[in-house]
Amino acid sequence: MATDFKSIPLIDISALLEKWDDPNLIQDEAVAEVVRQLDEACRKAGFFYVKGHGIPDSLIKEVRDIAHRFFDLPCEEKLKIKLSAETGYRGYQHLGENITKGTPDMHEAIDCYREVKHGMYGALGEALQGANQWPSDPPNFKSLLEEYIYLCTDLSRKIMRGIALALGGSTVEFEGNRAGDPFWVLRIIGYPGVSSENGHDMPKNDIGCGAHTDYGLLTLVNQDDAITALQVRNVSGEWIAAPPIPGTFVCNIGDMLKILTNGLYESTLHRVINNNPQYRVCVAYFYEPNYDAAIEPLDVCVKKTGGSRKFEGAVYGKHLVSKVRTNFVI
Ligand SMILES: N=C(N)NCCCC[C@H](N)C(=O)O
Ligand SMILES: O=C(O)CCC(=O)C(=O)O
Ligand SMILES: [Fe+2]
Repeated sequence: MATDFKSIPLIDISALLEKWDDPNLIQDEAVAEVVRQLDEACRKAGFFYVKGHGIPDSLIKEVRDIAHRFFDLPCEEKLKIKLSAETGYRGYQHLGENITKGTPDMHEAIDCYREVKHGMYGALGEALQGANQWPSDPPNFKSLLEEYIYLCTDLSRKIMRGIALALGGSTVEFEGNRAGDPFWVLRIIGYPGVSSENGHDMPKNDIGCGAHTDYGLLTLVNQDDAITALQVRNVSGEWIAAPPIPGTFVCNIGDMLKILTNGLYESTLHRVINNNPQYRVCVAYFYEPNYDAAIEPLDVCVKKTGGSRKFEGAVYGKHLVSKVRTNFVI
């Protein structure tokens, strides 16, 4: 259950990463401490920062820099990779095109998903079928982002092992049919800053991204330094800032983990408001279940939460497609 947390905990996960594949993982004291902190953060906030994650700071920064360079390009250039239903909802969306609860978001973005080959998931896979659309400018965009996706996938798998232990499950609870072939999503997002024309500030509080929960298992947020814009809602309805902490990712749990844990962990509402003069970039990586995974509360979590199932099962791909279709009314 989310609480009235006032700040977001920071967890050093290096001990977990050192031993993640050790069969006696949980017997290691340092690992057990990481697992305890993950459990507390997921129960109380559904959000945490991670440090000691092993992804080089230089790469994390390069990814944001290249995103800035893309968003700086003229509109015609960016529209060469325009997202539509025909591209499997992959590609560039201009400002105001993504919709959250009926209101256009003040962001532009490139959306990428794990590739879906023709016929791969039958009718279930049709909406997202296709390959990603990468910009040809900047020229190394695709190779840099593919390297980044590879490292984020690897890191997320290891964090999910820690979360599996936190739930009292087996280390491979989120592998195999559940998330052994994760349907990852990458959103490269740009939020314009507040501009001042004629010395007067434009109206503030334009919503960069309206309040929402994420859809899958675990999100890794790589946000620009020195701009605070991401806000997380606590149980009392207060919006708690998640300021950038250099060298960390902001992590949060998604809707599928809420179902799997029978509500022990919640996918917490969050939103983005960029009230700063600078343009802000965020590269959000989403680690999700297998596209065709049937997600249901884990037995171990049902036992921990009073013995009855609180949620209907969901097929992840169906959940995703219903979200994507309402995000883009095109
Ligand atoms: N893949 C993820 N989680 N994307 C999050 C986007 C959130 C905003 C979207 N318009 C919505 O209403 O969900
Ligand atoms: O820009 C951010 O910090 C977070 C973006 C986000 O919540 C999302 O894309 O799901
Ligand atoms: Fe989000």
